[in-house]
Amino acid sequence: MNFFAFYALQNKGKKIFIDWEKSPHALITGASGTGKTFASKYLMASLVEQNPEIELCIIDYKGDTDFEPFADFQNCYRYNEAKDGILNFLDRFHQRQSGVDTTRKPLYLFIDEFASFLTVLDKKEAEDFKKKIAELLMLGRSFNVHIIMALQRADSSYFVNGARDNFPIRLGLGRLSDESRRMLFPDMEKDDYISLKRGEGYLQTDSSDIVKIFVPEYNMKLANSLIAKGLSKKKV
Ligand SMILES: Nc1ncnc2c1ncn2[C@@H]1O[C@H](COP(=O)(O)OP(=O)(O)OP(=O)(O)O)[C@@H](O)[C@H]1O
Repeated sequence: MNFFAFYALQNKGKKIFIDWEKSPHALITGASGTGKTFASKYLMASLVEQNPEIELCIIDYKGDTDFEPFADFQNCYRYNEAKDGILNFLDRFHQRQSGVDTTRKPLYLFIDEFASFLTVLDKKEAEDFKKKIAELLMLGRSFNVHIIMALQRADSSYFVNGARDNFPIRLGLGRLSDESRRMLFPDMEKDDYISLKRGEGYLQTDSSDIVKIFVPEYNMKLANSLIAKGLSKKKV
């Protein structure tokens, strides 16, 4: 389960691999325009390229143009479909947990800007969805169920019961505010932080050292076709 993810900014662009069995979930943060969507699509496409078995599910509450090419796919949930998307994915997880589904092909749930999804829910419903995400974060690993989440700010209020700490993979892109740096990398000294450009970021997986990485420019058409393959079925 060791898959290539990004390139190191130093060490001549050395390839950085992620072991998704050890580190099952990823949090990608950065201010607007720092390249979260670009990095997330790169990550999803390269995962499918390296393991065609992977099944993706995309929750795009904002309905960004970046995910428009996938609007016809069953596993892509946009705007007001977002709730159903999370519920359906959770159901897939429960089927594995209860033994109804004994398969273990990798399932990846990508949620773009979970915060904006939460803002449209009333308080009770928002808490309920936070709990559902916490369940996936805490129990997904043994069932080969993963979450990749993109968020402008990794605020703990978007999560319940410290669930944010269940993202062993943390990527902070571009120029991070002091607050974001502390939220993502609590052990990093302020003096060790230098601000990076769009498409560049600090990556930490599990408790390993923090490395500076970059997301290369890539062929979006090819990436979209790989992501489409991961989404598997078109709507009928
Ligand atoms: N590594 C990169 N190489 C080249 N272009 C990039 C890279 N990262 C981002 N871009 C470009 O920068 C722009 C902003 O990127 P993106 O939409 O991914 O940012 P974002 O952080 O998701 O922004 P928002 O929070 O506003 O949605 C896009 O036009 C994207 O194509």
